Amino acid sequence: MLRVSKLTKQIDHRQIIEDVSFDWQPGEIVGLVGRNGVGKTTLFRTMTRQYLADAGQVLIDQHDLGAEPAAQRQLFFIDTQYNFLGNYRLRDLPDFYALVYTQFDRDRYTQLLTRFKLNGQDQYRRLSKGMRALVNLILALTSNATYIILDEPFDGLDVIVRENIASMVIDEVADQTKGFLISSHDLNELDGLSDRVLLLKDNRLAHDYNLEDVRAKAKKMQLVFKDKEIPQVLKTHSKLIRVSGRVLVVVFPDYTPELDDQLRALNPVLLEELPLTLEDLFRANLSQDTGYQLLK
Ligand SMILES: Nc1ncnc2c1ncn2[C@@H]1O[C@H](COP(=O)(O)OP(=O)(O)OP(=O)(O)O)[C@@H](O)[C@H]1O
Repeated sequence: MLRVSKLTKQIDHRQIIEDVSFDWQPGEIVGLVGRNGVGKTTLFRTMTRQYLADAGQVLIDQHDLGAEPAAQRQLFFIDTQYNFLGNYRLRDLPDFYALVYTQFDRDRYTQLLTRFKLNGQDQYRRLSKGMRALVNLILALTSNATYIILDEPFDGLDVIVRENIASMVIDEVADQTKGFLISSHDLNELDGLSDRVLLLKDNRLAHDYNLEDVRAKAKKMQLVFKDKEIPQVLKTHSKLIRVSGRVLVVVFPDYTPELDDQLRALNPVLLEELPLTLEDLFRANLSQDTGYQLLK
């Protein structure tokens, strides 16, 4: 198990991440979401010791990465903003990675390059964005690290490359020997991929969602009432996602049978359940207020 414990990082006297703690197991695909600039990349850089933490630890099977750098072999991250890969040819990259990841699988690396029609002679910096994303993932998989961090791996990719990456990730976790931590600000990309989503907000880990539990409890509803006044039960128990005329689309984080009775007792003109997406949960949790004042 990888444990992030009370990790804290300031940059230029500004708190970027504060007291972040979570556990991550092989076999899990954990999503990390949060608005632009909230500190997702900073969290990854601090976890991998590119930035030194001001407080807190990262432990892999109880080995502190700060005290035992060799444990870092089990954690993989390519910083997409700052890395040394640009000037090198793809065929040369394993030489560098094998220095750290002594378990690096060179044969599989070559096979995967061939499978995705990537030319070992090409320089990394000459690759398209989608090709780079594929190479990053191939390096991650062939490093044979147990814990793999992917920072916005789908950003700007076409649907085919995206599907290739998603299906490789899913295949890789099937035997429970590897885990992924994937950041994204586009929640549609994580839908169907992650079992669990961490939400970063105001420098902190605001939620650790088990999506199965969340989906079992939350409901998204489309409602229309005769009266223009919004019923109090909605204001108290739901977050407004969208309004179009009299049609309200809301998310109830905890939809109980009692709530259902209360809503039906109001005789809505329309009460219909809609499929709940990760994006709905994200919006419901990140909007500063419920937005009901929009209707006034
Ligand atoms: N090296 C640095 N020097 C100064 N400020 C930094 C540095 N690294 C990060 N920051 C600041 O920390 C904050 C968090 O940045 P970070 O890149 O971690 O966010 P993010 O959640 O990954 O954003 P995005 O989704 O836009 O990639 C930002 O305000 C950023 O300007």
